[in-house]
Amino acid sequence: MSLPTAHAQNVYGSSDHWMGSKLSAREQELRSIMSLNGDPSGSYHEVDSFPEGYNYGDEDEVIGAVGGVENKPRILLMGLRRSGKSSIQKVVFHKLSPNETLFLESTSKVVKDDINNSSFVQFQVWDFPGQIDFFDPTFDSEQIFGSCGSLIFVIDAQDDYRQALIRLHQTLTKAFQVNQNIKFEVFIHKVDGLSDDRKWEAQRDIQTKATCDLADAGLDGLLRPSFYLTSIYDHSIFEAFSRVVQKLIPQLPTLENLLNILVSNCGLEKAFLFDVVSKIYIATDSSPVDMLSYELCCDMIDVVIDVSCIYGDDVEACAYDQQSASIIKLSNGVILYLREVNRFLALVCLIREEVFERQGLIEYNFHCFRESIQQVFEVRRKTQGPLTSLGSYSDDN
Ligand SMILES: Nc1nc2c(ncn2[C@@H]2O[C@H](COP(=O)(O)OP(=O)(O)OP(=O)(O)O)[C@@H](O)[C@H]2O)c(=O)[nH]1
Repeated sequence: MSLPTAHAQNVYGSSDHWMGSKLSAREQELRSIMSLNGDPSGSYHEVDSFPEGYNYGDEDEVIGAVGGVENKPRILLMGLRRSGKSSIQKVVFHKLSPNETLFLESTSKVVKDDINNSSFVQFQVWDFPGQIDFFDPTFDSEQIFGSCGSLIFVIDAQDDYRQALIRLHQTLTKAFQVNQNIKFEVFIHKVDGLSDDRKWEAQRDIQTKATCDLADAGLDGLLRPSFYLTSIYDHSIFEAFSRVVQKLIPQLPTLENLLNILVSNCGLEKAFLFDVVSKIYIATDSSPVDMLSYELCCDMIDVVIDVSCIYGDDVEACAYDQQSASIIKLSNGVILYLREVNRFLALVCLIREEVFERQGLIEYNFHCFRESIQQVFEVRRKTQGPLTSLGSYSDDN
């Protein structure tokens, strides 16, 4: 699946040529990172080879050194019994088929899942039993909410959700008392069984009631949960989890800026930076995400990995490596383009066919992009030391 190798020399000219004329200071800064170590000629090694001196190193090097298990940022999954918490976790992170969740047993104690199986973003997902009692003396809220990054509250939209709303309010207020930095997320879940009208109605209703309850408690403006319509039977759960995880990535604005630059320089329709294992996108450019594009890109990752597993030369080798790249032409004149960024990340873009004729330019800019990503994490690692939570770094480094 690797792309043909080509030489970039003398094709692209100066790095100044990629940019539009009016650049903000921030863009200039990012673009100077993106230029190839200040080489204005744009000449560099083979397009399809890695930058000199580049290696994957160990996992910690790539993401900026992660602390021990207990130091990993926590995402809590809470909600009433049978709302779908364990199913979400198993489908997103353990590739369980949605139909198999029918056989999941009810969770009786907190299940801590360490998500670090070669995933770019490392964190823990804590799946709570539905019948949890905040007033139970054994429930240590300081310990549970204290170093939590995100709290996802799951509401079964197919059920009567009045009880869930009461529990949502209790959970949000309790967690907020302990930790005001938590990102609060509400998944209005199992919407696959609802018509479009009923989906929007459920969202409006739940959002209004939850916001009113918070206003009554004097917390409006202080505590602003985000609401998502989700289902394990389509890509909505991956999309929602992507947005939850993105909020915990301190480098997100930089990644988004780099993607914006890439999109504008190459004339791409859309670009996603994917965590290949989970198919969570950790960043995208600033144009709106439409579900169809996201689904196509997810499917493309599956196709590349599957083809690589089935037809790869070396059975021992990893299905996703430096050579992983793919171009798929769709019948509507759009091209899906996948390139490996590092061993956890892939860039997946949608490009119009006529734009793809300038493939050399795209290759060149992609190389700049890949180098910039490495530099972003390198800088973070050097300046801020080991990561103790996705949003903060330990002071003693
Ligand atoms: N239709 C539909 N059913 C779902 C969805 N997600 C989960 N379910 C079903 O909901 C039921 C309960 O799912 P669980 O994941 O066990 O729920 P839970 O919240 O972990 O339950 P407890 O462990 O008892 O707290 C299962 O039968 C799942 O198949 C969804 O998106 N759509």
